Amino acid sequence: MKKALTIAGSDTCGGAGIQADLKTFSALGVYGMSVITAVTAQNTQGVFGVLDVTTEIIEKQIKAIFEDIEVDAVKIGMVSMIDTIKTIAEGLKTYQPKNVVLDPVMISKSGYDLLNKEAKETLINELIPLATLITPNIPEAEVISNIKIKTVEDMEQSAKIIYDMGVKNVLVKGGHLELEEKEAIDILYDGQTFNYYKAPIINTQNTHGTGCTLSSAIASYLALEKDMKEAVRLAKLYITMAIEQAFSIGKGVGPTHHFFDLYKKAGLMQ
Ligand SMILES: Nc1ncnc2c1ncn2[C@@H]1O[C@H](COP(=O)(O)OP(=O)(O)O)[C@@H](O)[C@H]1O
Ligand SMILES: Cc1ncc(COP(=O)(O)O)c(N)n1
Repeated sequence: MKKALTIAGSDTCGGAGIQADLKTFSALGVYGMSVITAVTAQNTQGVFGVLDVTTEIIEKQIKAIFEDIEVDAVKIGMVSMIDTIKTIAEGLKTYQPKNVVLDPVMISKSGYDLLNKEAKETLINELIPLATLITPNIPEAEVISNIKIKTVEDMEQSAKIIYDMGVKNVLVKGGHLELEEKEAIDILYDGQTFNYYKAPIINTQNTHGTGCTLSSAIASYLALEKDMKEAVRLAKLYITMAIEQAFSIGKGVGPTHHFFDLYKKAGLMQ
């Protein structure tokens, strides 16, 4: 069985973070493991507190996994602090996992800063060069590439700037872009060509954890030895179905749905 590791924050309400990642790994037939960087208190309405896990324990979690188990893909989500990022970067340099999908989580859908403002530079300088793929949404791509993004051409320009920071592939996610065509378009750049992944915009408020789910689906398919373009294509189908099936829990932004049988029927699983 292929094995994937998520290095991310815990989301109490189970829609995003570690919980979304493990649900995705399981739904796609990959064995999931976790290194927890921070514990958040959050629900569908907001984030009410964050406890950062000490770097000592993060380092020990990483060591515990890699010294014992072969890891086929790593997904990195919420990393919170400068020292957290440095510890993860050291771990990646030591153990050199094959596939590293970096979701540069910055601000939650509810508007909470999940990455300390002063840690942005460290994320850019220390983690981007170690990643196989980075998956920024539009606001994250704007911060990293330092340009405004209003059109698909701007997304392409941003992807090129981020690629030049040393990452092997860039996927700029268009969920936050208002296009006339009413399409959710994501753009993959591998340094040579652009690939476009399109899906109809689904009219729902339940998009808690969409970015977490997409990046861990890509990590799952890379673990299953798909190439990057195919992994992104399959993961895009997965997130689109997971949003279509998303449901309301609580009073705010509900989670996506990881529905095993549905993916099996659609041939998205091994
Ligand atoms: N309403 C929607 N309908 C269909 N796809 C969506 C919708 N919102 C987001 N997506 C897709 O979900 C994935 C996550 O994107 P996005 O919401 O931009 O990321 P994040 O959760 O990091 O903000 C992308 O593939 C995006 O195109
Ligand atoms: C622990 C954790 N990690 C990531 C997100 C981002 O998810 P979203 O952008 O859907 O709020 C989150 N809310 N919580």
